[in-house]
Amino acid sequence: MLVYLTAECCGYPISIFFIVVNEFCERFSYYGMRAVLVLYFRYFLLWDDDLATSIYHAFVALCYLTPILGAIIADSWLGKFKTIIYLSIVYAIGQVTMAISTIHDITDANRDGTPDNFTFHIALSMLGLILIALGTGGIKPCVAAFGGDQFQEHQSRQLNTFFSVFYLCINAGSLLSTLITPVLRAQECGIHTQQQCYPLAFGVPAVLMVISLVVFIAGSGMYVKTDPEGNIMWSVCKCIGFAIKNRFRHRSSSYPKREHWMDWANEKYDKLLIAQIKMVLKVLFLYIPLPMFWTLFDQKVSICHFSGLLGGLPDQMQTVNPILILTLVPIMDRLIFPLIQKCGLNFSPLKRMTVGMLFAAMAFVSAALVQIEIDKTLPNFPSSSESQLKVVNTYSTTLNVTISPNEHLLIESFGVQLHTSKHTYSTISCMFVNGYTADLNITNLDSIEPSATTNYTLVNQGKRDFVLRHGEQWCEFSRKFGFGASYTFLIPSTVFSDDCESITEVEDMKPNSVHMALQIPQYFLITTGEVMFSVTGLQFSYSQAPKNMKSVLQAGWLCTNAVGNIIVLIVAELGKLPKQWAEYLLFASLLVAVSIIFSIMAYFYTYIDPAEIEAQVRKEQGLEPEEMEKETLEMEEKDEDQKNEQGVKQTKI
Ligand SMILES: NCCCC[C@H](N)C(=O)NCC(=O)O
Repeated sequence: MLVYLTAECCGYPISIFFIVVNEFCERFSYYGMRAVLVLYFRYFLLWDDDLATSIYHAFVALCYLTPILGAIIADSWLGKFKTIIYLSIVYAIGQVTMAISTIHDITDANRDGTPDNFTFHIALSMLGLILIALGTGGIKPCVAAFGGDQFQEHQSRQLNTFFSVFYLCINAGSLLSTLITPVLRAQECGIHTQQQCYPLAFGVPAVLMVISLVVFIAGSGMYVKTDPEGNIMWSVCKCIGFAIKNRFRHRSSSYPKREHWMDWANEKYDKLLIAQIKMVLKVLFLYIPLPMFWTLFDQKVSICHFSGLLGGLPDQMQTVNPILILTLVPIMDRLIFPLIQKCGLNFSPLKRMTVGMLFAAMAFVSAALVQIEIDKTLPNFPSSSESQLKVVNTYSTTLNVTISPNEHLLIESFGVQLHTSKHTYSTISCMFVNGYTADLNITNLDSIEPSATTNYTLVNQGKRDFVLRHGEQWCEFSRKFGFGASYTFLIPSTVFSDDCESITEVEDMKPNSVHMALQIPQYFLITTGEVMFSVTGLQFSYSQAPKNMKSVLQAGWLCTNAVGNIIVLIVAELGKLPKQWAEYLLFASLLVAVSIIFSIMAYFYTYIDPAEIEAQVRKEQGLEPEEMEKETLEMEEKDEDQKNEQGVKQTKI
């Protein structure tokens, strides 16, 4: 038996230290850049909201599709180590390009603070984003699998812990960068004019990517590196193609059935390759329902982003999620899972993933319940067959208004009857009605003519000051605004003589009375679901893959995320149910249905030890033990030469 003893610390290969630090820096770089990307599109390139979010989503989707490319390069051509290095260089160049594209001074010839040649900045930033997507997606399946490769057979417990620590590093990097880069952007910098400091906000992630690469190269002498076994992906495709063709050629019932359809490749292809393809296909088949989890997960983030369920702090989910991950992963690993095991329950990886999906579904049920509470505080909006009318009485006495022969409204002096405006729940809006006899100027608003109204205007939550002006006359007043509320201010003709005292405030829509704390269960549930689902999925994809296709299966796992993201985009296009809570419940039900299907599929899945199966196939192929030993000895010599070159301590037992 051959065992390699690589440099270890507390039972872990020292090389993984470089890999987790590399992952931390890389995720800092990625999420840091993402945190300011939409702001850059909106306020630097001056794109509208739709274009900015579409390009942002397209970029994210691309980042989850490129792992396939990275996995093919790694498993078929360069090996994981070289692929990570080369694609990290591409990635770092992309980040630097992106940072350069945000320097407004490059094209600001007239020095007015805005770029003069937007085409230049757009072209450079798009080039940067393509390189980043290629780099981040390309190395993603390789880094996790490469980390796994560092462990020996006897370190299976440490291997599982590695994936948890790996996930912790992802979230620590993401948390720090999501907090830091928006602050960097808010600084002012520039050569000719001082502007929002996008170059710093994108430059720091670029530096972190370079550090990530340097750290990875620093560990070079310590890694266990496995070389690719030829163009494995091409062989896999040819083998599958041949099996399908051969099965079709022998479709008549006179031919005896074979145990597995891939066995129809037996005539031409190596049994070992066929066995390996079967292992991969079995896992990929199991992944079919999984995008639904990511659809809900990514929807949750978008919902919090766009409907402002978080009370107007759209980026909160971006930090709450990693904070909870940093807390929940150790609790699960050290407490919950061992406790379940102590109770004699077999909480296998696929069971964990199913429970993870159910937690995500519960998060949506919780969101629906909160939404029902929120809806109770909203006014009744007219249905499609109704309309609403708003009448403002600026006359000095009560007026009787007849709308139709039988309907009468009594409107007090400076009162408002009925309300028609629907607005986003997290915002505060207000409108002014000018009952003064001349034009008025109000802070931050256009001037209003007599008897005219302003549009509803969004204002920030909290206490706000307004100044009303007409020529030399002015008065000042403040009001406190609550989230979700809407107000109309009626300005009487006496406004300047009584120092703004007579301004009447009408609350069109009540402020949000649903406590923020009610949203905590949603975060908790969805993140618990993520820990059970995602960390386990990462481990499972590694453990069930044959040695030469580890990156490919990691890429398959990442693809479930890509498909989930694409479904989010489709759902957004298809429109929404009239009631938000109904939509949440629909998604929750869909995920419960999918988790039931997944649990049935999981029930029929047999966990395998790919190395054992490969050894068995070799044996069946007639590779006698002596031959296998010879083959092993040859491998040992080759590896020993390689390790000696790298200066790694290696012992044969
Ligand atoms: N700013 C939100 C970051 C969420 C990170 C998420 N919890 C995660 O771990 N994603 C996996 C990854 O590889 O990025």
